[in-house]
Amino acid sequence: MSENDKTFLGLDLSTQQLKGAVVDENLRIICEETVIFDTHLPEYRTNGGVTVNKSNPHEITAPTIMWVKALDLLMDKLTVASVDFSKIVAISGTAQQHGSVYWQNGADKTLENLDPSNFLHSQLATSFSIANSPTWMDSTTKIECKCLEDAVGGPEKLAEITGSRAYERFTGSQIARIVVHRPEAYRNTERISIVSSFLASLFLGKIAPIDYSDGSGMNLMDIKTKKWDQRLLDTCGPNLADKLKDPVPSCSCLGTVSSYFVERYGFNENCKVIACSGDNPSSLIGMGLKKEWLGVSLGTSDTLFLWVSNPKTVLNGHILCNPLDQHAFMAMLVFKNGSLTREKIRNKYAHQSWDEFSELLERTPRGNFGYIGLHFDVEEILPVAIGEHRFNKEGKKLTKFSSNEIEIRAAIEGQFLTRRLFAEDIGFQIGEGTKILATGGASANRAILQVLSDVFGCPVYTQDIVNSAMMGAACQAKIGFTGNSENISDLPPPKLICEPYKNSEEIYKPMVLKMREILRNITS
Ligand SMILES: O=C(CO)[C@@H](O)[C@H](O)CF
Repeated sequence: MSENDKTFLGLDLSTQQLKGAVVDENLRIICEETVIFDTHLPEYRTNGGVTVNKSNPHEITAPTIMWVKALDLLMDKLTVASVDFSKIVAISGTAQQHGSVYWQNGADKTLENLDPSNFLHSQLATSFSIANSPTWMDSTTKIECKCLEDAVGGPEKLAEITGSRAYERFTGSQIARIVVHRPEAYRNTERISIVSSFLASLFLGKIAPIDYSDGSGMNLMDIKTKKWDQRLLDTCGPNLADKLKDPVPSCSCLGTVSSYFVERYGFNENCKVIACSGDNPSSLIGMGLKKEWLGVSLGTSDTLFLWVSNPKTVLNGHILCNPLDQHAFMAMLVFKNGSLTREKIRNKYAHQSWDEFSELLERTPRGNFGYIGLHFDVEEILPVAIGEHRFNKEGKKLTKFSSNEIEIRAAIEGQFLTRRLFAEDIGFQIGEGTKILATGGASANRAILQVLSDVFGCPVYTQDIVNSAMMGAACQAKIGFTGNSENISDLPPPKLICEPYKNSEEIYKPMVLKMREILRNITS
């Protein structure tokens, strides 16, 4: 195969969709296809790719087999797009973090012996001991979180060991809840994957190990030794180490693609499967994030992250193993109410039109006459709060604002003011040299990026890639294939989109202080 023939396949199994992209040696996208769960797989009746339990809205899951069927559909779409699978030399992927998949006893054998004349979903229909995978949006595990923190001496100690205090969406507390509520299913569970290693398993033809970076999002792994902490495993459930197996370095080669994909789609039998990772670590890779940059992913969740070498213990936010450098880390802040909230605001106050939304947003003055809106449609992570909250300049609670444009700006400024507040609290240096590299669906909206730039007081750049997580997955494939993490210099350089208006700091610095007061009231 000549040099310019080699291609790589990157996949992104996110909350709302499964995306796949074939890229060339220079990471240029040759073909890209998407399966949107709500639209293309309506039989699962998800909303935003998830199912909210009506009797307990804190319980938010996704049908595991839906993700399998989405891969069947995606491979068919790539086939129809005439992708030459024989030229793909490595595959990797990225996925929503923290979600968990429970493989029924015998599933590994089933994966190894798949019939290439049949769909994956028809052969794996009975391979999951828990049919509906807990997702990162779930917040049902307050009790289990307390047990994890108590097991090691409190939230600070847990954060020092695993990079985070206990979080309800993290995999450890989710496993612990299943052990208590579904003991029989847990006993029948041969292996437990997180969503990224589940995705790798489908291509590998056996259950794949968890990588260090996404494994850092489980409240189970010591981020310095890269080993499971036995006290935490024992707190969650019996024989958990056997069900997880050992974690592996991010971007490591797990083996070659299964015969199922060779015979069904014509993959080269030497095509490598590279460890998959979480969407945020992959975004850090796909953005080519440099050390003085702040990455802001405006997706289903809004996530802020940056490369750190000597992290401090943080109680609000996370420290993950760095996906590119085993001696480095990445700091991360996650906010659940991201794009789904922005879409709700657009639908309610801009007649479901982004153009009207942007026009109304640009029509209102920065600072919005002091009005602030907070929309926690699902229980927020930072702060821990739920519901809609509106305030006037004096901090007085209101039930609604006087116009659609004020509603829109209040909601968007409210989102970015909370993000800046928590970023400053964990030591993100917001100042002269700070530059923001924005990604995710909402980074295509210039009006939203201008508010981000004004609130943070720094310039905002984007790359020509809207989906940095998926590009990161393609980079993982290339890095794993070549064994060289320097090998992604071809990524498109950041492009300056907007800079803050001159008096932004005068407007927003006091509003951050006011937001601090508001959050104290709401959370008290
Ligand atoms: O919970 C998160 C990270 O901690 C989210 O960014 C999910 O990964 C989104 F899928």
